[in-house]
Amino acid sequence: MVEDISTLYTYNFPLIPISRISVDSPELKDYLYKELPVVIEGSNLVGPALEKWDLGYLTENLGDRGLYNVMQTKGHQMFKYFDQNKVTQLKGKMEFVLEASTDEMKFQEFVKRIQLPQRGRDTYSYLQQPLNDTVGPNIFSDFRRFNWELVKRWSGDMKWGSLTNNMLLIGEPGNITPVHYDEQQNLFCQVGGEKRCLLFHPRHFDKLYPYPVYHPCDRQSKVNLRAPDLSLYPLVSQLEGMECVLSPGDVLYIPIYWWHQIESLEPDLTTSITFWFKAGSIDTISFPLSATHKVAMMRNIEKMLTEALKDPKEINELFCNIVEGRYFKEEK
Ligand SMILES: O=C(O)CCC(=O)C(=O)O
Ligand SMILES: [Fe+2]
Repeated sequence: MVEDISTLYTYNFPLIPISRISVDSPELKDYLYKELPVVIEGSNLVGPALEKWDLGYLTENLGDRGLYNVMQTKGHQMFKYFDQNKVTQLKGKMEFVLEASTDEMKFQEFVKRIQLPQRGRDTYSYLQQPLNDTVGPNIFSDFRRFNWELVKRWSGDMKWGSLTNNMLLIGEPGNITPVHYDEQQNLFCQVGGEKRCLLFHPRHFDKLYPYPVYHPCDRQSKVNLRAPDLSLYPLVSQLEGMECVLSPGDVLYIPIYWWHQIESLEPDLTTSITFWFKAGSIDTISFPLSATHKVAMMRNIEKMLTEALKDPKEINELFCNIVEGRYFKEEK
């Protein structure tokens, strides 16, 4: 347990606590329905993993099977995601620096790397791999005993789309997944160690300066929340967020399009499992549009122009021509 919240990193913007409620609470539906984050206690959603999935058991059962995606960084522990397909598409058209790399390796190779003492090395690793059919009989049997009834009830009641995958995340203490949003609903289950999660409502889109949709770091913020460059990103100073610390057994609902930064706390390795669901179909749209709908709409406009123009330079120019000297935040 994090005994003393004051030992956590202090940010320059306010963070209010995310509510914690019991799995049996009648309020739970309201949070899910209104797409508001909440920590669900006592669900036992991934019970068998909580009981057994320590590093020894996972190595025994995964060690020599299949290949695992492992993100790596050098000299820092910020694991900013990038889309390899977009890197390939943009080759020759645009230069960018990627701060992390991804390697495929056997599980036991990953374990070897993280078992080297952190002091004395400057490379850090973060395993991020969708669970698939290479996992072997024991993990498969644990997986089948997850609380699928509960998952189906919640996702059915909320009319979410299909479950896309369950990602297994194993991180070193100190690792940070920098602030970004996903286009899916997420039931994020903490299995081992503790994670601090910062969340921001989708209306903070402009204050978090996401990369363009064509960029490999689409959906990620350009801002380092721990060292924001306020001359480039002045609106960061107006951010207001929410936070929680997850311990084993907690499930955080991360609503679709909500920004999140996830930090693996000292001193233990962290293990989490995600349940990602596609967005449900929309029966009725109410006006004015919600921040979530506006983000979806902005993405579609960007995608359309990206498909038509292809070249980042042309896309930038066209967007600037639409806006510059014409549209202002405040009416002029
Ligand atoms: O746990 C992490 O480090 C990142 C998880 C995340 O971003 C997600 O589940 O959407
Ligand atoms: Fe995420």
